[in-house]
Amino acid sequence: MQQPEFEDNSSVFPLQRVLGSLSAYRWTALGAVLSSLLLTAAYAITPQLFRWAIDEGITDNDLKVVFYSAAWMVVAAIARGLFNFGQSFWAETTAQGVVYDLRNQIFTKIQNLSFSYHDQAQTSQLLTRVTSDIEQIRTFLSTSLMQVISAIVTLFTIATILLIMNWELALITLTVVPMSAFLMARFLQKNSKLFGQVQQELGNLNTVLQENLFGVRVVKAFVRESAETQRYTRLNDALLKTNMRTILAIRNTFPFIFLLSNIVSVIVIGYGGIAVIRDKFSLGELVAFNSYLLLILQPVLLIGFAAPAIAGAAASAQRVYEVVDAKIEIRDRSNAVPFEMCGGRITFENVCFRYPGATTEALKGVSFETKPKELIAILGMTGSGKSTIINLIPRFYDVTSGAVRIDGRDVRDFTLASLRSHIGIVFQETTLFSGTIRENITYAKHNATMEQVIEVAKTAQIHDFIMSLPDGYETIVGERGVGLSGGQKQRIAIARTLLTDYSILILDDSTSAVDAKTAAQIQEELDYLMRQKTCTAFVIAQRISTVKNADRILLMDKGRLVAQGTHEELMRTSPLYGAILESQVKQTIQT
Ligand SMILES: Nc1ncnc2c1ncn2[C@@H]1O[C@H](COP(=O)(O)OP(=O)(O)OP(=O)(O)O)[C@@H](O)[C@H]1O
Repeated sequence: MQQPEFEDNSSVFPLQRVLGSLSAYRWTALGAVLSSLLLTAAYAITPQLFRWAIDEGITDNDLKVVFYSAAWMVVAAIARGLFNFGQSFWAETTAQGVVYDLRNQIFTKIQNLSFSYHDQAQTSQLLTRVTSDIEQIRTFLSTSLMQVISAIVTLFTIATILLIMNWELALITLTVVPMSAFLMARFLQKNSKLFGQVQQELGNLNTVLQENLFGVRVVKAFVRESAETQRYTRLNDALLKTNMRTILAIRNTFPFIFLLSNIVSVIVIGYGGIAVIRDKFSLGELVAFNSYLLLILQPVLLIGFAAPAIAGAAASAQRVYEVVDAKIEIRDRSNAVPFEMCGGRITFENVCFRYPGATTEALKGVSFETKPKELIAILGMTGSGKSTIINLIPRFYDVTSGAVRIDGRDVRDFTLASLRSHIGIVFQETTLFSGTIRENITYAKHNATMEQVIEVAKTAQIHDFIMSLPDGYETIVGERGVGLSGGQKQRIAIARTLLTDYSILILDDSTSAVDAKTAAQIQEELDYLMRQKTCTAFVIAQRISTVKNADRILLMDKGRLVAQGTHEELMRTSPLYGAILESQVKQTIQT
């Protein structure tokens, strides 16, 4: 039975999930909130010190009170500095912790997502999510969230003090709060989509950038520099426009809030001034009240400034959790067993397969069975389904119907890790990682000895070339193996696979970039190795020599297995085989 899929939480308010992840950092988060409370207290006490200095010091000509209040003001200022530091330090520590976990979580998820997800997801969109979106979440936690918390605490503290000091004036002052809050809520409601759009367009821009970085040679070869620049500029324009729309939305809202606060300030000075003249209010109280007025506007403004960042973070969190919650199509069944021994009987039982999102089937009712130690070549025109066949053995995709079995057992019954670690596969496209050649060869077997590395490099016909490099096996290759020819990269990839503990070997057109003579040498070595070590080997090859050597050839045509047999058998029975071979002979003569 298939394990239940991940619970789809994407509908849950994404920021709520971000807040939920704070529980792992509760102590640092508590430190930040406590610092924020103390900071508010240090702010709230300062106007009272002013009132004391004016009413009991200056008015009563008491220098001692003036001196003491000044001294306490210095203490309050130092305390504000300390608590401010504490608040930002703890908030940043918490935020860094949360995004550290999130980054790891999303990376692990990307590692575990099936091929079908990666077929459809754009690499640059994923990159934007791991970098820019996560950064938005960090800013939300370290800055915006703290701004909102300290704003709320300040608002309640100051409102209480104002109400105690003069409730009438306090009520006038406090009207600014709901009015500003209304403006802010309207702003957020209207513009939340806009912030998501900014991130989406940033991702689009990164797509073009990434394609151009990877494909720089193609761009230059086809003299498409200016066309690519135009494409990038068009997307850059779109991003600029959306960014300007966000800025405009912010600018449209904030002047109203500032206007409101100025009006209230004027009312306080007017109303309070009259009260002082009529002796209903002391001068110190008016000064303190006015200072509090500035303090009470601060929270509203803080929430205002935090609002766009919160809207942006909500959109970012949504995008990040979309990846975290993405369905893993291919995973272990609950009762999966480890794959231990390979007898060599691989069976395709009426296999049909359709790629996710595709309209036609890539494989249609394919059935065959291999014998132990058999070398199987798969041949067919381009797009006939050769790679698809071998993709189903390590479960890069699962069959749409039918079954793939190893020694009679459905591949879906095995744990993925054990199944894949027994299958050595060399892909059509070679990917090397940044690091030394030795590190690349030992990618899946770090503890391999240098003798083992040299042995596989010799089999892959790359040892002599490596030794001719000044740093030998310690030569550093670029992130995509730049600096090596296509054939050299392919041979390093073959060595990398040969070093693993495979028992089924799959070579997907993996000597296509190697010259015919070297390919024949590799093939000779591999034939020997396959018959010794592997239980079954599959080779997708265009070269006649490889095909001739195979024990059996599977001939594919438009997703169907149309013929199978040895070279001689197929020469006799299959016109398609003859035609493919003929075209290859022509190709070989031409090259
Ligand atoms: N990831 C994918 N998503 C959708 N369709 C795919 C995908 N990969 C391959 N296909 C389609 O499935 C069919 C078989 O593709 P496959 O890669 O197996 O052919 P192939 O015989 O290995 O071709 P080639 O010799 O060119 O490598 C093709 O029509 C192809 O367009």
